[in-house]
Amino acid sequence: MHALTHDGVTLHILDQGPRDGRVVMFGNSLGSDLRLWEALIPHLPEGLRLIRFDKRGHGLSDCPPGPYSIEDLSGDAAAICDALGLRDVTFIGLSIGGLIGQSLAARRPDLLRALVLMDTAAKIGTPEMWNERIANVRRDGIASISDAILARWFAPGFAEAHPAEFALCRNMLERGPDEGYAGCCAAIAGADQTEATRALTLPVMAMTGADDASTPPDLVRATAELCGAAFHEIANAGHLPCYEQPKAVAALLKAFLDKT
Ligand SMILES: O=C(O)CC1=CCC(=O)O1
Repeated sequence: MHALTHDGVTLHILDQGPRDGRVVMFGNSLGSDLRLWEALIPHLPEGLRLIRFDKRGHGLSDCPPGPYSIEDLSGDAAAICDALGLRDVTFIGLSIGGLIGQSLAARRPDLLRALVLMDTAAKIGTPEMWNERIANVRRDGIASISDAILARWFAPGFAEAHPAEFALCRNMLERGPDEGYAGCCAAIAGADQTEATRALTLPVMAMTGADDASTPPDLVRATAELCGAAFHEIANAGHLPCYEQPKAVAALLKAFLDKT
């Protein structure tokens, strides 16, 4: 386990694989931590250096008082790259992790070689929607809205077919600090990467679950078109295809890594 203190916030980092391997870094979604990628990792090509981290307010990382901005979060990711001496990074960002990736690519192009946008967009939802969610979480806690969140995370039938995996995801979501969740909701509310993403010149690939109700295929396709990225829809997956369809996601990633 590695830790880095940046901007007064201690971040939890997992650095796996050969030091001289191609660097692939993962950005997790709202309400999830670095364990989210566990199912995907065995399907990835060998020899990669895999960097995972818990964004502030999630997992084992510190939870400073919110609100956070997307620049705070991409600044944390950049600090990890600088501290570990990472360059030529392929960043794979899921949902808010994809907003972090877009912000990182725009602000620190020297760090990245390629970008994967997974179930994400240049702008997700509206400030009103996120402010309502923040108010609910601050008043009643994440567990008061977790049923609705989990319904968007998975394709219909997943919870019934995989009750144990579904229960673990509920635990991961509900056991995170309300403050960290609300802080990241504020970051999403304030993020509009449209112009920055239109200006990106690095190779980008986008994908989303066909049943994603949070960032539906049309929204993700529109973001892919901004930066000339190939777009893929993953069957039988909701908002977390890396968890629900890890083999299909790994196949797309392998083809992209081979090309870039
Ligand atoms: O909670 C959701 O609706 C899904 C989601 C939106 C942004 C993110 O990171 O997750």
